Amino acid sequence: MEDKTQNPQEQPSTNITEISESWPRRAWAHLESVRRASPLIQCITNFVSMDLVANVLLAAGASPAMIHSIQEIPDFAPKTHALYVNVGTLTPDWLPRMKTAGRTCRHSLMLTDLFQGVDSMHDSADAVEAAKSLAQVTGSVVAVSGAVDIVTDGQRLVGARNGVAMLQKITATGCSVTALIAAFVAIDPLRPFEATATALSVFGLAAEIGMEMAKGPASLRMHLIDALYGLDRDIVHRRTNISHM
Ligand SMILES: Nc1ncnc2c1ncn2[C@@H]1O[C@H](COP(=O)(O)OP(=O)(O)O)[C@@H](O)[C@H]1O
Ligand SMILES: Cc1ncsc1CCOP(=O)(O)O
Ligand SMILES: [Mg+2]
Repeated sequence: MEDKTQNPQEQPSTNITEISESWPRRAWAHLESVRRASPLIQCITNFVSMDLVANVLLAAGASPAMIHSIQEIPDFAPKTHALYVNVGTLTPDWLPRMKTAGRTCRHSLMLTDLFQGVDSMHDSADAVEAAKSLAQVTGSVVAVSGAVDIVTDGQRLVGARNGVAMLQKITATGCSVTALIAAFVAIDPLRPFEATATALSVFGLAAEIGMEMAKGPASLRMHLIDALYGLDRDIVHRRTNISHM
């Protein structure tokens, strides 16, 4: 995730004047800000994930826009607070749309782009060194999801340990948590590393709570959305699990 934000005045009003150093407090501040500011997130995402991505963003308090028409993008992209690009069902005709959206954002609001791929069979820990190198070479924040989600800016490295294994049995959870990262970065654009870690943790925490009521993947999908919508400060403060690695 490359942070291209230059002008914080262009971001939605968030009222994050000071965020405590504690990860749980930071996670709650981010979620509360998303609910308050309702950032507009443009999603150019794969066909499989459109529904869940939009519903996860709505449940978190953000405003999703699944805009991918080449005719609409030049007018629409400058109005958004973050652009989320997902290459899960990429075909050549989608590339100009993604590039136009990225270019439009870069020249207007200096937004944040997020890119995400499809299911991996590897442990996220295997990717630590590659993630660090990628972050250093690109000057970006890189996240790798898994049982422990790792986040690095090339120097710092944290693990977000919330979540349940059943998430792997619901398609588009990786896509959805990445869109949630876009919403969190949109309301704290100067701290994409922190916003990425807290978004991963908040999503995982919603899954943990949803799992208490779920009977399998289909009901977890439903309860995850409900739990994300209903997360309160007490739960986020008590159960956010992010630590340095
Ligand atoms: N074994 C696991 N235990 C807990 N959470 C997990 C586990 N595997 C994946 N997750 C969570 O599921 C979500 C989707 O991640 P992942 O399945 O790695 O994405 P993708 O579907 O893109 O491969 C993330 O929030 C991640 O933390
Ligand atoms: C099944 C599938 N095939 C192409 S994109 C996609 C969705 C993958 O979503 P996620 O990586 O979030 O599980
Ligand atoms: Mg998946």
